[in-house]
Amino acid sequence: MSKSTELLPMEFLWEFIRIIIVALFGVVYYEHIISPEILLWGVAFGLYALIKTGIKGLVRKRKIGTPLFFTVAVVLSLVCKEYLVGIVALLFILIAEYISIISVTFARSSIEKLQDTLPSAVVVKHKGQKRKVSIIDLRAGDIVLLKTGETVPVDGEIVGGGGAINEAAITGDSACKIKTSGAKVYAGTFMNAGSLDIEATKVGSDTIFSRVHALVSDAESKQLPIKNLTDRIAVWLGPAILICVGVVYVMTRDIQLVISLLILGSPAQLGLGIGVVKIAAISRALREGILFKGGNFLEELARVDTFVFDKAGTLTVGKPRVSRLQIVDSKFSEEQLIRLAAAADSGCDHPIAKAILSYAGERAIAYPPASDFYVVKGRGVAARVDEQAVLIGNRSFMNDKSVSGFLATVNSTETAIFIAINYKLAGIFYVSDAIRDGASELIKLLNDIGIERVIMLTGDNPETARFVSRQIGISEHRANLLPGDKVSIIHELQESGAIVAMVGDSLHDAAALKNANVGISIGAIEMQAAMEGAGVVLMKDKLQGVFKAITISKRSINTIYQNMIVCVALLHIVGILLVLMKIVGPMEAAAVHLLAVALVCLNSIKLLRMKVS
Ligand SMILES: Nc1ncnc2c1ncn2[C@@H]1O[C@H](COP(=O)(O)OP(=O)(O)OP(=O)(O)O)[C@@H](O)[C@H]1O
Ligand SMILES: [Zn+2]
Repeated sequence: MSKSTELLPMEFLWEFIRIIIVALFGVVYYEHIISPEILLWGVAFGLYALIKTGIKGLVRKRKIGTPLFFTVAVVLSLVCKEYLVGIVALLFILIAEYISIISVTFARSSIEKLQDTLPSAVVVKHKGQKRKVSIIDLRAGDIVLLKTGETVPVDGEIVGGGGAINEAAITGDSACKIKTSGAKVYAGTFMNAGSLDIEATKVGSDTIFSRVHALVSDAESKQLPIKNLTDRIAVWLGPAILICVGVVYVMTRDIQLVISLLILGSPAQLGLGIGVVKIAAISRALREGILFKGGNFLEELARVDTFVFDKAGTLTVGKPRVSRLQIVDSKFSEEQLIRLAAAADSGCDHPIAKAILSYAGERAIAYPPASDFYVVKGRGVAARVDEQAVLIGNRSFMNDKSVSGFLATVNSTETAIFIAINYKLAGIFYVSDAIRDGASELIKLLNDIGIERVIMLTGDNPETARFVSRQIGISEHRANLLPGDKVSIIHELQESGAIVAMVGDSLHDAAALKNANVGISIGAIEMQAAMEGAGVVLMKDKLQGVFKAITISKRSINTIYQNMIVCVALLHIVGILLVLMKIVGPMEAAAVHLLAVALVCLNSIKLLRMKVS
């Protein structure tokens, strides 16, 4: 695992040839066709690769890695004229290195398969004329023409035609979506049938597809904390083991023993397989439309014991609707209130503002422009409309503004949005938002796997919060929160020792997502802002992704532990004991090493095919 960097196809072939040549040298030496002096050339040729990576590790990471242990072992065998031992051990070691490189490359190739699908040239309509354009020359605003069987090259909007689109490349969901004029399409998705005219809105590196690609490359380069730990252990243990081996030599003068110990004793093998696990897991997750932005999140998510959910847009669909309007001040008609409310909320893109605007739209109520407009986050909006002061928002907002004419209690499972005209309460809009599919199933699953606490956080009022959390089966909730409060709650939980995952929509929960141990954002394909603050991004707009992400992370960490057990148990404990009992010599030690590497790699690669639902 010392060479974690990817090999080019040529280098691959070259390393393979190296193994064959070393093997041939071994065979002809065994058959007494060549002399030991000539065999040395073969050994040098094979050792070159090991020494190179060994020295690189020593210089760059200041660690005495496995390659150096092996190099010393092989050189010692030669010095003691154990030529056959030297070449066979070298051969096994090279094969083991090769297997581990192949595993990394194999795991990564399935990521690339998902990503390298963009066409190089596309047909563009320009002033009524069609011409073929290289994808590099595409600009926003270009009209791209697409036929059945082609991959969408840009993010854009359909302006003509229609078709069945497979978005698996981004969301992992291979069910076809029928899309027609006005719908959004994304680079990397595939058109199964139809023909489309797409107006490009984002091209090149700005598309979601390219940004996912960039984030994945970045994620691959971030090590798991557990790997940092094993590396740190290796730095100290390496020299210590070398000294022990030296002592064994001084005491026993048994060079065979020393060589075997060197082959099995390298502490760097503790980290064997972690790199493959990381890449296989990232790749497997990507196929489900789950983006781990680094190995650290993969590891951290497996340890999470407390889940915090945002309500609006996360546990609920995030598309609230006004269900009714209650008039409080009979001076106003329904139409007047809707008109004033829509005017005041017209400058706001909060989902509740949008709900009030579409309520007005459905009734074909036109509204005048507003002035002196301002938003109080998590509370409401204020504006002047037709020379009147209009306030729309929750109860705290009305209290802050000393609004009079308040009803004693407003008990409803729906969210009450108050409208005050000239600081006097005039009416109440009742707004409700459907609960997302799979919300209560998810909470049940979290309970089943022993997540200790699940908490719902919301800026909404306590009545609605209680109603929604009960419906979903969440026992704990906090209401009336401002965006900053969500961050403080996460900090409090962390201070009490919890490892917190926050699931949110990241539009207004960005700070909370960043501050949690793992921020999970949902629905990135619709809302690109969702890709920023979180550590785990669910491209698919579905809550099931949360559980899938946990499953992948737990499985990966278990695999890492299994790998460690194989390494420690097989190599360090059983192997070294057998060596000390003189049952196992250097050649067998190298074979045991090869076996361990093969087991670990197979075990890790298995993650590519794990079932997650
Ligand atoms: N533009 C607005 N128009 C009317 N009411 C608003 C507006 N903005 C906020 N509010 C009120 O403030 C409350 C809290 O808003 P906030 O944006 O913090 O939470 P939310 O996104 O609705 O819910 P959650 O915190 O669960 O995501 C809303 O429930 C609503 O009552
Ligand atoms: Zn929210």
